[in-house]
Amino acid sequence: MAHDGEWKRNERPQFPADPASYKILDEIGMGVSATVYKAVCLPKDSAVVAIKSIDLDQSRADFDTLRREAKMMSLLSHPNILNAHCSFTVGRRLWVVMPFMSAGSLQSIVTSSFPGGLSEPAIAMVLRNTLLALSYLHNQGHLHRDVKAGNILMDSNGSVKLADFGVSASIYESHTSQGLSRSSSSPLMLTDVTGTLYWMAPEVIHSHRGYSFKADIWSFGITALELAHGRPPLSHLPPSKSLLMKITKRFRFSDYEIEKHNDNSRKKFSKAFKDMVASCLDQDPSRRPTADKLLKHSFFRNCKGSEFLVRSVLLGLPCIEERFRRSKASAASAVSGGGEDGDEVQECKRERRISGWNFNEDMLELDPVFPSEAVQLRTESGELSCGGTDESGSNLSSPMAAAAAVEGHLDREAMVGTLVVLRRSLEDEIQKVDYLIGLLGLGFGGEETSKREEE
Ligand SMILES: Nc1ncnc2c1ncn2[C@@H]1O[C@H](COP(=O)(O)OP(=O)(O)OP(=O)(O)O)[C@@H](O)[C@H]1O
Repeated sequence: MAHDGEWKRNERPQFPADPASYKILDEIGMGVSATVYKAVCLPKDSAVVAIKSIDLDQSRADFDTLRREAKMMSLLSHPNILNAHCSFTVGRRLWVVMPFMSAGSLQSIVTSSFPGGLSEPAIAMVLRNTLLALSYLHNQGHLHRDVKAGNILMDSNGSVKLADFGVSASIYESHTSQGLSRSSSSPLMLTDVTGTLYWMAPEVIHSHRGYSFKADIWSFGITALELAHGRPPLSHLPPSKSLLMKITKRFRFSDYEIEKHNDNSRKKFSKAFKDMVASCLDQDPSRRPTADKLLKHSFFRNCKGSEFLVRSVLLGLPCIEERFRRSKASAASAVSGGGEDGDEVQECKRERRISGWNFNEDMLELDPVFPSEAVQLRTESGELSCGGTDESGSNLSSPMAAAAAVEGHLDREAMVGTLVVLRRSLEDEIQKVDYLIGLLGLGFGGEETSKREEE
């Protein structure tokens, strides 16, 4: 087994970067490309640690990105941010050794013990701590890019930390010209699509336009709903459809309320909570508040101390090893179809849906769409559409809807007809934009125009 000496030197020195120094005790979590273990560090008096073992062949971030983020994170220091002790490679896996947060993630807590969601005072406490971490990160020029309950960890004393910086990025770094672009509203904007779909801001999905700190604020708003309802909005839909809804229907807090109403399980929330969430879920990133501003929101005014979280959330909670064993067992029975308890199977499917899907551009093209779903994409006139236009007025949804229909094996001839109509409407849009550019006297050179058309 090989380990990476150079990496070792750049990180906190007190924990050995050597797999032989650790004894694995139990499996406590599983993400898309990683398994998390409870372990002890033998030369450190068997101090308990968590080890996240990331499969480098499956990870959405490449090795260099992970290494860069680890270096970057080792420079950050905040009580609400979980820093790794050290990280090193073990064969084709990256081991990230971190403090053991004995209550695990909020996602695991909510799924196992609060399927209907946490109380508002508990949500406020968790979110306030998360905001403190985000405010620090943003002020240091970093985006987290994967804010969700699965990445908010809690310790037995009720302390809350934001973790998992596998896809975080520095807005000030200039190393990835590919992932950064300039725009008029902000000097540097990120353009690579990363994060987890249900929590992803619309502008991240439209990544060619660029996004910045406010993308974390959107995910923060989704996380608030996740803590309040036990799952993120739209997670009952297949990912492809959630994506379509988000970029075409301009998903708002009220949509979620309607969705819950239809479920006959509507939960009452305070005006302050609704207002706070709605401000985070503004489609226009510039209208979303900053983390600093959100901290001053009335929802966070009377936050209780961490003892409150211990009493109201952690008391009676099964240990993390036990919770993981149970969720694994119910996942296995759901897969084999042998589960006897229908609710448990549903719960397990839900869990897998939430934590088991990461968005990337390939997936957008390849995600299987079920025939019934594709049919729903048709309007009454028979054309493929999901509500039409995005902020810029261009019909971005339709090519995806078309792709979805192809996946759903709809009538190919009808599809070709639809695609021809679509093409024509795109040409119209280009003409309109060119006309406006001409009117405003902002003529581009030929090369520039064709580049824009291509985009
Ligand atoms: N430092 C830690 N201490 C205790 N438990 C942890 C720690 N890190 C992770 N876990 C547990 O392991 C689970 C899986 O974590 P992981 O970061 O791999 O996945 P995720 O964030 O849920 O999914 P994704 O792969 O999409 O990031 C978490 O939900 C949490 O319960």
